[in-house]
Amino acid sequence: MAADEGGRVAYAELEGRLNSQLLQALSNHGFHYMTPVQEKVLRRPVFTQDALVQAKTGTGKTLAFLLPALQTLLEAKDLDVSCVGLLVLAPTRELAQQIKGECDKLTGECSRPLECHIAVGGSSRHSHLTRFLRGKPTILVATPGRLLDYLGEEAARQKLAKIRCVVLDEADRMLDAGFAPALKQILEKIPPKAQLGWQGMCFSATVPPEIKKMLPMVLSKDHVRISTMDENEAPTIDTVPQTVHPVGSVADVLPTLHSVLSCARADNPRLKAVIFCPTARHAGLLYHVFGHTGGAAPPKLPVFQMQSRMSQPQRTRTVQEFKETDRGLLFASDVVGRGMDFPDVDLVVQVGVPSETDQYVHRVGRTGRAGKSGQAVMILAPEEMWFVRENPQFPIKDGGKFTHPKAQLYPSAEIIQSALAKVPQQTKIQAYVANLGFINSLMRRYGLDQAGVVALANRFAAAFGCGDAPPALSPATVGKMGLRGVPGLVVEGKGLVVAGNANPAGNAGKGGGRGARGGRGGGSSSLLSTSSRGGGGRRGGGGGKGGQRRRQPQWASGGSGANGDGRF
Ligand SMILES: Nc1ncnc2c1ncn2[C@@H]1O[C@H](COP(=O)(O)OP(=O)(O)OP(=O)(O)O)[C@@H](O)[C@H]1O
Repeated sequence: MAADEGGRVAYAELEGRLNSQLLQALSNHGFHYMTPVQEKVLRRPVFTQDALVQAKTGTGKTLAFLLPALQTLLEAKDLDVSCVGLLVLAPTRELAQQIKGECDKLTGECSRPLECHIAVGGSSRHSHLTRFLRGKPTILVATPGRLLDYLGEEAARQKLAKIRCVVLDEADRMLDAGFAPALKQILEKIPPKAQLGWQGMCFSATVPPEIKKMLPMVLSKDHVRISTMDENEAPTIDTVPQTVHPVGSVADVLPTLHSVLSCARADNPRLKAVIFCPTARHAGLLYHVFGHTGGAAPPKLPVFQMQSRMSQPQRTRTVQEFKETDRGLLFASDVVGRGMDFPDVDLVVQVGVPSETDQYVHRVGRTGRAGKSGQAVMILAPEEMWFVRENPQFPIKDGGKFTHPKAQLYPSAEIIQSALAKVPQQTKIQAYVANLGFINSLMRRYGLDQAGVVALANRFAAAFGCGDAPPALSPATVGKMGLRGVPGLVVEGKGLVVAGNANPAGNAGKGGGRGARGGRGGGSSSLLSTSSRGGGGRRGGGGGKGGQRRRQPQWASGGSGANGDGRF
């Protein structure tokens, strides 16, 4: 049996079993040996059985589901190429694009033309749908929202009437509460499994127990479970050492990030790193900040951002650029936290905690792919250290305060301060609001009460350089977050909410005059207008700033309002 020195079995071993055109395509693209998950999937006696497959990040799961599915299509005697035979569902547009790219590589040279179409949000519905309806979409890769939208049309439903195989990539995500309702509706609009006998396949690096009860939506009772991992093995990739650097306070997060990136850049001039942030706005802020620091240390590293608030053309362009670049810093939200295959990422940094435990695994998995090495670092404020304590299954080494022989070369605190001063105020305010929402949504995990949430978000606002007071929020935003009357917030038209007085209208007005009512004053920055206000936080004038100063705002202090903080 042909194997490489790592014991990996050659694809040539599948001659006679796997379609020869697929074998040729694999060879043409340099895939000569199977990864363990590919071997486990492809050396089964039958390719057509339902399967739940778990394998670590970056180990080749995409080919592991595409190959058996394409084999089914290529070998079928009665295939109607004008109808969808294979449907792949993925959680993000970029991942769907990437899967289509892999699929095209495999089918590009097949004598039987297999068109792969894509149905994702952010693109022109009309032109894609028209192409889909008029074309021969034997394969469809889709995100659930756009597919559901297509399926509102009878003609589109007809196109899916002969389905043979349904794959959920990032299956645990596709079956979680966010996507399951759309998935359920999709499955109601295609012929039932019982009628057509289509094959179901679910793939992910993480398979939390909760998804078990959702699996019957796509898998038959007698599905096989394939895993390349031992039950007690850490779910993260072995070639990636993981370290946490706890910082002394929220104010130290950005300087430490600067220090970490600058030292990594000093050690490796071709550093390629992904920096994950809790929210899209937070990623946007850090992109701006590091754009003003020379991409960490000079000489410059190119900086990129990737988050859901960008337009789709910008997102698509950035993915392409970051795939192609051999160095640079990508400030990202979880929109690229799963599945994305950026080649040769050396370092993943997580600033703060992920919104879900398993997301940690996927973020770390953006490095150390395809057998390469990598490094993963977390930078956590004291209030965020619960993540490490609560997750001993992750081999995260406590790296203590970040130290490095070259660290003293970079006066990171001053560099960050000066960079923050150049960032538009609106960007900082947006990051603050998003961060408040993020912490609020994880209030229990943080061990905070509402006042504690606000106090912590306010400390972040100070660290983001929001100005002399927390930015003012609209009453609607406060209401949506369920934070009405919570001390420490500044509410437009009402001013600073203080403990024991949930509605202190005019409070900030004493200092801020007209500005307090208009949300402009009191030293507070306002989100009243969507237009950029530049240094909005300071527009309240001397009265506003002075008013807040005299009050000695709670928000930037140690957080006496944060009842839960004592736990950390
Ligand atoms: N047999 C193979 N030989 C060499 N490289 C491979 C092989 N199979 C896949 N790869 C490469 O490995 C990388 C990771 O593959 P892929 O994106 O499918 O991983 P994954 O397991 O789906 O990761 P994730 O869990 O992050 O989604 C890709 O660059 C892919 O081209």
